[in-house]
Amino acid sequence: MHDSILHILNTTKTRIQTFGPDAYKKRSQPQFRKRDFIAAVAAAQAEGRVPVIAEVKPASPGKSFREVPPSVAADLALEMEEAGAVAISVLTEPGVFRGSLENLKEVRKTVCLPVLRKDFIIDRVQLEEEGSDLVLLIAGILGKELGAFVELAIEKGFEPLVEVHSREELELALETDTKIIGVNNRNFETLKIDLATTEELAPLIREYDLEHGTSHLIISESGMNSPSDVRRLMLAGADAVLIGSALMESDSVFDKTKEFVQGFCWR
Ligand SMILES: O=C(O)c1ccccc1NCC(=O)[C@H](O)[C@H](O)COP(=O)(O)O
Repeated sequence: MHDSILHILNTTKTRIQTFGPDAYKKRSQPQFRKRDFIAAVAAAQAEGRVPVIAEVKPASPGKSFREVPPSVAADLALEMEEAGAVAISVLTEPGVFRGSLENLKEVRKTVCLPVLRKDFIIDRVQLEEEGSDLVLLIAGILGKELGAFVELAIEKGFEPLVEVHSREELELALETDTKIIGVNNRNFETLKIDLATTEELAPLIREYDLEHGTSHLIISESGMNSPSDVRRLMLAGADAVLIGSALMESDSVFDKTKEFVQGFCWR
């Protein structure tokens, strides 16, 4: 795993040991009605919009996009919603990505769309934290514990989005009860992007579903810079895409989100 990810995992562990588990409010009852992401994707598809999960991402390893206090996170999310995004992803990792749970709460209060918590979940107590409809669970980090985290996430009222990057991780994901699989085009060893990752893994998910009578929603994540990138991934079998950097780097998040949402007719 790349040094920056190992650093994030270590700091996350230390933060949990320092502040948790007492600091985590028990989430025995979901505090709010979960917004239905799968229905939102279906609605966008029916209307001919490209289902784009737009990400509020202040920074990434070695790159800073912009200062994002909660009020700015809310404004950005509103622009994304008005431009036709299907959901908002909010980075909550406070170190390298400079995200926060405050940003997540403010975004969810402001928009009507489903909200994904994008973080490095390594400990069950993190699933006591409130504020999102979906939660990211990374197969490459959770390994054999993935299934248990998926179960717990569902029990706590979240829709899990299980992220994979390889055939091995996909096998782990398919053994769980997740309905949503994110194929990350970013390699966690090198941080390099290869859109062919989705082209390799999406057909395997479709084959699995056909064989087993199951159904998974496929999200292609990371590395998209233009509508033609998105088109390539939708043609490879993705149901939706997750885009961060290209939106955060643009002068107008509204215009850029709209460019992706209306980029082409893919049906
Ligand atoms: O964004 C990174 O550079 C990164 C590095 C290491 C681990 C995770 C990373 N990103 C998290 C994400 O999953 C992305 O923010 C998301 O998929 C959007 O990607 P992009 O459109 O390339 O910003």
